Parts: sequence; C-alpha cells; structure tokens
Amino acid sequence: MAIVLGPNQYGKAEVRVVAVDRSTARHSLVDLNVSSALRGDFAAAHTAGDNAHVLTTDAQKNTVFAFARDGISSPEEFGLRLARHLAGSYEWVTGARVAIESYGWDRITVGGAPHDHAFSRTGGDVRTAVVTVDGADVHVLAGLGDLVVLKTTGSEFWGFPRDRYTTLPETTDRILATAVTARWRYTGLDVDWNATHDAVRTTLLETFAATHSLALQQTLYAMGEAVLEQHADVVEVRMSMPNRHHFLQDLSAFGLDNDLNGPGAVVYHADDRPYGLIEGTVLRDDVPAAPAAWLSTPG
Ligand SMILES: O=c1[nH]c(=O)c2[nH]c(=O)[nH]c2[nH]1
Repeated sequence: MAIVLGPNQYGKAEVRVVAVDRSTARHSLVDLNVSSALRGDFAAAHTAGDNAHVLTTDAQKNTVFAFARDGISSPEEFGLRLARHLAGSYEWVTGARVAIESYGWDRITVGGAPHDHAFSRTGGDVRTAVVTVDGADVHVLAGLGDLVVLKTTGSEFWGFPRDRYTTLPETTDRILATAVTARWRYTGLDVDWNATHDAVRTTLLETFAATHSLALQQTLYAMGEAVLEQHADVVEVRMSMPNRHHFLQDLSAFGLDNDLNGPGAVVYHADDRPYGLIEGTVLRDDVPAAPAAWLSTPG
C-alpha cells in the first residue's frame, strides 16, 4: 500500500475587482468576485514542500487586476482571457478554472434622468460564470444565483404516497417560492455572452410564472426544458431550488379565520428552515457529457 496525492487544485479565491470605464462622462462599472485555480503537476509542493512549480496565488490575484485594466465586456469573456493565460503560464500547468460572480449596478435616477456616475446595487440575483481550460478543451458555464421568485397561486402538491410519518396535507392552491441557482453549459465560444445571459434569465422567469405547478420538481424541469428549447447555444442546465415553504398561519386563537377565498388578507408564515431542496439537470441527450466543465463546481 502506498499513500499518494489525489486530485488537487489551488488558487486565489474571491478577488474583488471593480473596473470603471471613464472613457466618456457617462461612466460604467463592472463589479466582480473572481476565483482562480490551477491544475497540473504540483505534487512536489504537496509531498516535499518544493515550490518550484507554484505560481503564487498572489500572482494569480495580481493577474486578475492587471487583466481588468483592459476592460471587462462580460464575466465569460474575462474568465476566458484569464483561464487561457493561467493555463498557458507554465508547461506543468495543465488547466485552469476561473469562477466569477458579477454584481449588478443600476444608475440612480435623478429628476427623471439616469445619473452619469452614481449607482445603486441591484438588489437581486448574482450573475455567475465558470470557465475551465482543460488541456485543449475550453468550457464555459454561465449562471445565476439567488434569483428569488414567488407565485401566490398556480401551485398544487398532491398525489404523493402516505407512509406512517406523512402528515403533509394535499393542496391544490399554495404559494410556490424559491431562490433559483442555475448554471448552463454552452456548446461553443461564439456566443453573445451578455445578451444570451439576459435571454436565459428571462426564459427562467417567464417559465416559472407561466407553469402551473404540480410540484417544484415539475417547475424545475419546465424551466430547464424551456431554456434548451429557446436557446440553441445551451446544451445542459443544472438547477438547485430550495422550496421556501409558506404555511397558512392558524389565527383561530384570535377568533379569526384564514380562508383562501374569504374576505381579508390571507396570512402565511414564511418558514426559513428546514426547506425542501430540489435539484436537477436538464440536458440534450445527443450532446456528449462534459464532466470537466463541472469539476469542483458545487450545486
Ligand atoms: O413541490 C414539492 N415537492 C416535494 O417533493 C415536496 N415535499 C414536500 O413536503 N412538499 C413538496 N413540494
């Protein structure tokens, strides 16, 4: 028996870089959280403390800032530029993974006019990109996280088996709420990254709204299916959707009913935990799997 080093990677996590385009009086900004990781022959560093192959994580951080100086047109483009550079940096580096979160900023409106250089953070979801260079292969995953959505009706849940511990009542009218994390894989690199990201996000939202849900599982599948039907560049969608349960609050102690169809507001208790966690992949069955695209990407 011998003990050996298994798969490993290392890099700088969560480099916070803000790039401002000041080329006109109307500034624009890109706000990213960038994590890089290198893969390759780093055995000696692990087993002997020999750092001759270790491109420092500090240099990886510096590379992020230096590359931002050329402008950032999209997280995907920036990730591709960085991952290709890092993967090509030394012959013992076989691959690089760059994962990016992108935070949105809206112009503040002053007197009805969008301001040139004042912004407020968009409250909602975060855009994500993961670029992996693996030898000659390049993979791009786009995505989003924390897209919080809710519908006040159009959701049922019934027909499930009842074992001795099943107490949940069946329902034909409930709130359906979740915070969508989705990542989707592109076939090629000739993609209009920003426009496609916007369009996929719209598809996810529209399908959540338009699907009469019999289960969050069904809604998840419908959302992934719609993305694949409407976006030819996308071959695979992975989603993670917590079921943010909303339970009708019992108000009988106060002599109040709480009837879905009665007069007055219907009052729910929004429970934060535990939550159902519905996860799944929807993909084209004629496209080869790309495990390298997803390696060390959680969820
Ligand atoms: O949409 C749902 N899927 C489930 O699997 C489930 N389980 C549960 O208790 N409520 C729900 N709702």
